[in-house]
Amino acid sequence: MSETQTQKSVKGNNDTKLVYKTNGLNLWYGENHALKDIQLNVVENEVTAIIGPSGCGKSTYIKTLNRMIELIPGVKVTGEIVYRGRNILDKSYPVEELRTKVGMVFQKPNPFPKSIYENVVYGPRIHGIRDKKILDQIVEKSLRGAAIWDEVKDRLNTNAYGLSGGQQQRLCIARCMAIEPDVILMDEPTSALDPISTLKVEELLQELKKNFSIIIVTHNMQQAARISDKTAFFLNGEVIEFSETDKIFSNPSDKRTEDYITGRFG
Ligand SMILES: Nc1ncnc2c1ncn2[C@@H]1O[C@H](COP(=O)(O)OP(=O)(O)OP(=O)(O)O)[C@@H](O)[C@H]1O
Repeated sequence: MSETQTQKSVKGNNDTKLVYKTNGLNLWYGENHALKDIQLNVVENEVTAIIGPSGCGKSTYIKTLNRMIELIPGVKVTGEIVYRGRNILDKSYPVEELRTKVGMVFQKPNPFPKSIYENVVYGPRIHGIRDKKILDQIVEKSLRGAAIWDEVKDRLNTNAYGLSGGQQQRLCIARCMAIEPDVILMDEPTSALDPISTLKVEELLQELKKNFSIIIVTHNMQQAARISDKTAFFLNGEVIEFSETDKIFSNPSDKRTEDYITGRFG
């Protein structure tokens, strides 16, 4: 391989490793300037944690990454969010395509009032998969991937509402995985769960990141420290510090980060 080709392929690899590149992102809810000049890169197969006190813009930021934010009236957004090389804020970017690549898991488990099986096949069916054998395979693979298969394999046709909160959340993760997304966004996915279920979801994230890139909003700093590769500390709509998680928690560069992680405010 020539030197130029080598350089090209190395550059190509670097580019493909970058999932999101947020450039100068600003967002207003009416007059409220909720996100201020955000710069943030998300690398594939990593867990990126977003931490910060209540109202600092964590959920708002994560909702820009799948353009859920545009469902809220009166929102104005400027800047760029480049996902796999394309600016998703460009109106010509098809939002339906984005949603097949970027799944989301919410704070409260939100299964559909249907059977466990139907919850998982919901997305694949929308994408036109009808073959029962293939759907069965997707169900098993997704439930195994979400570490809940053994608990539910004998009751796939029972209502998802009969599961515990922690099981429902893992089912929602399975439902998200069934569409084989590239990225999973999680907005405080364990805040409604007991400690054992939380631990299960945290362990699961370490498995999931082998195949997906994960961006997680959490109020729980110990959780961010345990599970993430990179951490962004948000305050009043700004990214104060974004770095390797170990660095943020052991040797932060900014006094405000240090004050927050040591519990002096928030
Ligand atoms: N739908 C909305 N309409 C108007 N303002 C909003 C809306 N959602 C959030 N905001 C405002 O935007 C700012 C950031 O809110 P956001 O929910 O992103 O913060 P957060 O860091 O996720 O907070 P929390 O940790 O409490 O969930 C806050 O000032 C909030 O009041």
